[in-house]
Amino acid sequence: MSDSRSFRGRPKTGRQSTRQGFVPAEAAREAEAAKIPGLPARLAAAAIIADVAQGGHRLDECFSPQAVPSRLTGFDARDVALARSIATVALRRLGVIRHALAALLETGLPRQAGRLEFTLIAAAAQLLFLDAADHAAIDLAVRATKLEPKTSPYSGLVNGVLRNLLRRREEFLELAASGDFDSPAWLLQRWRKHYGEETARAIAAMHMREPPLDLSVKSDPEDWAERLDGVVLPTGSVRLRTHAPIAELPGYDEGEWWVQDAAAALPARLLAPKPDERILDMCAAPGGKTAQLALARAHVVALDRSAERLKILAANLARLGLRADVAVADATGYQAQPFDAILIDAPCSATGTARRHPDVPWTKKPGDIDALAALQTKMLARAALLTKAGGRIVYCTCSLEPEEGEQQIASFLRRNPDFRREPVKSEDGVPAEFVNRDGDLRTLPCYWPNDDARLAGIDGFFAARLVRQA
Ligand SMILES: C[S@@+](CC[C@H](N)C(=O)[O-])C[C@H]1O[C@@H](n2cnc3c(N)ncnc32)[C@H](O)[C@@H]1O
Repeated sequence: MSDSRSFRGRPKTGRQSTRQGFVPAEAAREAEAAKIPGLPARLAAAAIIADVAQGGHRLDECFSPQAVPSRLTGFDARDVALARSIATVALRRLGVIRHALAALLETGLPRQAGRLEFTLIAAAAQLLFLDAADHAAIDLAVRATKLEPKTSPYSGLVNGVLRNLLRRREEFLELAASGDFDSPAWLLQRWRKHYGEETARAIAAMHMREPPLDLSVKSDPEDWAERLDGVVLPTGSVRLRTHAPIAELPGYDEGEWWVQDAAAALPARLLAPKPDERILDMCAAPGGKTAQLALARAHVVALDRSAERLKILAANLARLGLRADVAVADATGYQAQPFDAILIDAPCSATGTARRHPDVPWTKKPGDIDALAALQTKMLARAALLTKAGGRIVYCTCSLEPEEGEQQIASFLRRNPDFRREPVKSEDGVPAEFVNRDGDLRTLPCYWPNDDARLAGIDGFFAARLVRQA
């Protein structure tokens, strides 16, 4: 482990003396932490949980090489993986972990205790849900607490709380199994209202599970399923039983497949792209759906507001040997000759992807849904202007919230009498259970139950197909 490892972003609390002279206290703490195996990964995990739960950052963003602040500078792959697994499970089970800690901290968390809460959360995640050795989880949490001037007075408290957690582990695991704590109440309430009590509970239960890895393959799904130890799903995606590093799997370097949840693969299929059609992919990056359209040999304009994300799209298409024209622009003001077809994979609350992104329930706020729905309305309005007579639009979101799906389309059809809905049919290759009463696609994470937990579930998606009068 190198001394350059960092757990930056902490308050600077002055300078302290070393034999070499004066160095910032933070650097001295980093050097101290780096000497203790396993400690930097735990410190990083706690800092990242705070970045997400307190700072509103996305979890993926925290693990990207461009993360600011970077919590992982100088880490080897093993420590990155450890930090990721602690942070991921801590966020997936944040509700029950906080409940357990509240039960153990009779008078609550001390005020002015800096990141103490997140050190406790990271340690509790290990003790309750990971295979880490109990003594290491507790000992390293205590050491982490001692490193920081703000938290060091509480090292005894941390030790005591975590030992009590261990004693009452079975009780807390039973609570965890009930699934009553791990979704924020406002989201659970919404899902109850829209899908009923039983389905809302089933959705919340799926969010506690690690999702399977789904691939879209260029050709021959049966062959790839066999080679990669997977199964071919009824919709043609390949679902893997393993969670090996993606870039090490056969076919990755050759660009034979890309990672895409089975539900995310359906909207482009509903658009039914044909060779040489001009198609606008309105919110294209990082390019999963663009790849599907390009594979069908359509002329695709891949539009996105984010130049950074379009670079990722370009790299993905290059690996797959596919091409599209890339445009950086705000879709709501985009101007071009009308297209044969438009795919709008609109920015949304992403509550349908909480299995893959356990940060989503804790970073989204009720007001976000209205703000995103307003943006989606503008995108639909712009797409209507950019669609040829007789052309089609597929609008989709990975949200469970009707404001971003069903209600959005109902109001679009009221405002645009020259468009009609083209219902999803069995010929589209979509299972009947995924089609709602209006003929739109609606998947929920609890669909596709499977006795083998590694093969169960699907992201929550909505998609509607709209056709403009000829
Ligand atoms: C759900 S993601 C798209 C995922 C992508 N279609 C895929 O399958 O890989 C939404 C995208 O919309 C982009 N976006 C957000 N607001 C936008 C706007 N006003 N104009 C264009 N793109 C926008 C985001 O940068 C993001 O890449």
